[in-house]
Amino acid sequence: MSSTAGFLGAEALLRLALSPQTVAATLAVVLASVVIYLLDPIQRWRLRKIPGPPTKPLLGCLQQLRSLPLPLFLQSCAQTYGPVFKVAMGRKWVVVVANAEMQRQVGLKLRAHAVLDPDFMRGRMHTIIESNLFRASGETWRQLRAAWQPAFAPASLAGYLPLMTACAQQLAARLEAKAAAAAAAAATAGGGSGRSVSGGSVDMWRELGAMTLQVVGSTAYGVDFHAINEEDEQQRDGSNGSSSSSSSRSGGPAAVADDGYGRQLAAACGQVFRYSSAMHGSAYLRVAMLLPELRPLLVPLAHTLPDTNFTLLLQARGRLCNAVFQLIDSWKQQHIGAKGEVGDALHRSNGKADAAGADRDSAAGSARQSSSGAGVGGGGGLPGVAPGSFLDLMLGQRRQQAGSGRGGGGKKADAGGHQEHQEHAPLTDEQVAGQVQLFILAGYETTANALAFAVYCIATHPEAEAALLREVDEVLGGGGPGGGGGGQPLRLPAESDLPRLAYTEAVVNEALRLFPPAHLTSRLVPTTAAGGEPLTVGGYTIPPGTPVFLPMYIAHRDPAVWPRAEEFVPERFLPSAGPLYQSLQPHAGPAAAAGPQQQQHSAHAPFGYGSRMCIGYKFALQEAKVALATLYRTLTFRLEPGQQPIKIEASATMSPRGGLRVTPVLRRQHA
Ligand code: HEM
Repeated sequence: MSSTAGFLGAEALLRLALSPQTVAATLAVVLASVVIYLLDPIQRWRLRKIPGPPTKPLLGCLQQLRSLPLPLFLQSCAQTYGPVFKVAMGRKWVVVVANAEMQRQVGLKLRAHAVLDPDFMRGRMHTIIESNLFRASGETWRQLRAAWQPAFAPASLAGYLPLMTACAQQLAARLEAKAAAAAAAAATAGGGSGRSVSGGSVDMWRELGAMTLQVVGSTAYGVDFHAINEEDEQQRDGSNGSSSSSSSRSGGPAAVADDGYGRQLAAACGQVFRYSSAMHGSAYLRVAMLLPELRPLLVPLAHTLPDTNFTLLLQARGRLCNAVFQLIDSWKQQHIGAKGEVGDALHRSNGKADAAGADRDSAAGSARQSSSGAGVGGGGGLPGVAPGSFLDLMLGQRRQQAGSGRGGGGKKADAGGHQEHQEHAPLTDEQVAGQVQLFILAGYETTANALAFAVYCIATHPEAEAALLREVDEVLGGGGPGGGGGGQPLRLPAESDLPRLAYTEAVVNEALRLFPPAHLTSRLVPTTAAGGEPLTVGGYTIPPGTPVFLPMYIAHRDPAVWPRAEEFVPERFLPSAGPLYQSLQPHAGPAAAAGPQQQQHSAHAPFGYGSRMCIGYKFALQEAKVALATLYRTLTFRLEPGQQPIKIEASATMSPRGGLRVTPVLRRQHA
């Protein structure tokens, strides 16, 4: 009886559900939802008072970005809509603050980055990515920032110098060989009688990228990446870099290297960079950019039915992940012993993240097993972690914290230069792995782009080139044909030379002004749940939860701040030019109240602002200076036809579009 009644009830319900009225109502609701979804009226309403360019449903401003790189698009918007405007990146609304002083204020006030590109990994790899310094906020950020500090202490920076110099010298030697071979070929053909000899053309951006990857990769992991020669072999025979290198070893932290191992890591890094980008990456990444709400569906789908590019990304990430855990294990065995007291404390500190990463990716999960039993030097070919490398410093600091049975005793992160003492919990293995990978991610392309733009600026400004060569010759000697240095033998830059390379540093700073590789940084107005309140800037109110872009590219070219804003004038950064040169740290007071030089100084922000300022800026400046001085000791670079004016492209970083083709010209042979 009751089942008959139930059946009749279900039938009536079904009839009602299929009635034309219900179907029409459902369709109307679905249609309204789609329209609401596409037009995003709530966010539009919240930002209604802020001006901005026209947008398309779903695409936002992405169509305009097909014809104009992001920095130039934002610059043109600033000219039309003023210093504060809104743009839609797909379905994500962002407020852009384009004025230098306003940028500085927002950069100092807000302390979390707006992360617009959620990662696609799962399990342990996801834990690793999400635990990096750039993505962190609040107390976790303070803990991580404190853990990074020792890597940029003066002693650590001095320790990296031999590796930086060796890598730059390796690149210089490679380019010299190319120039010499081309000159010999030209002489054979009867045309090589000039004073300086030029070589075949090279993509200097790629060459510098190989060098910076070798520097940051080797420093981060503590094994030699051999990226410079990796690049060579890839170009020569299209291999994945499995053949051995004939080059000299780099010095410094990476001296205990294993050739094949580092080579594979360099290749994996290259693949991660390539396949994480919207342009070369998986189709799933592109769909997620347009429809971020679908991400919870797309992530499992991508892992279940990966396309080729996603498979390659997973494999490369897995290799890097395996490597870092192998190296951590290797380090523990070297310094602690598998069952030592401190070792136990470290394992305990890892418990939390292990639980968080219970659903592990198999590639990463197998890392422990494959590395178990790898002793110092790794048993089956696994190299040990080089002393003084980033990984070594992080693990050493963690060991001290765990050994003292407390949360460590780092100074509070450099938020506003405070020096208060703060205790932090030791990092987990996953957190250490996250920082090591970020070190490469943050330091490789940025510095390569900075150097490529510097080479372009030097090649297009003969007076600046002459001043640079004069300084390099004076400081590094070399009295051969065409060289200065009072007849001193040519040598590589040492630590004591760095303060004397003032013009070289000014060249780097001016190139960073005109072409900041990090063309913008971001902040998130904290949500109300996180205790946030609306941000007021330039007379506009920006609601909690809104991402804010701070495009340094625009501030760096503001004619109201910079005399001859579009010109390359390194002299403005010389010590004799006043306080501009003193430090890259932002100063405390409002810049507008200071003189024009102070205003310029605060407007020069290639490394960002305040407590979230780039933690690696001293590393980057040292590397760039050493690289330029070492390369220009023996070489100059002529632009190939069609390279001027330079075209830029921008995603996470800004780079020369299509690379930078130059011809290396030998100034002289090595002494
Ligand atoms: C020319 C080279 C570089 C440029 C132009 C650059 C630029 C930047 C910028 C603009 C930021 C964001 C700052 C902010 O939001 O206020 C940043 C953050 C960061 N950079 Fe760099 N960077 C460079 C090299 C490096 C290097 C070599 C490393 C490490 C070895 C590094 C590590 C980081 C890290 C970890 C962060 C996040 C800091 C935090 O959120 O607390 N960067 N960088």
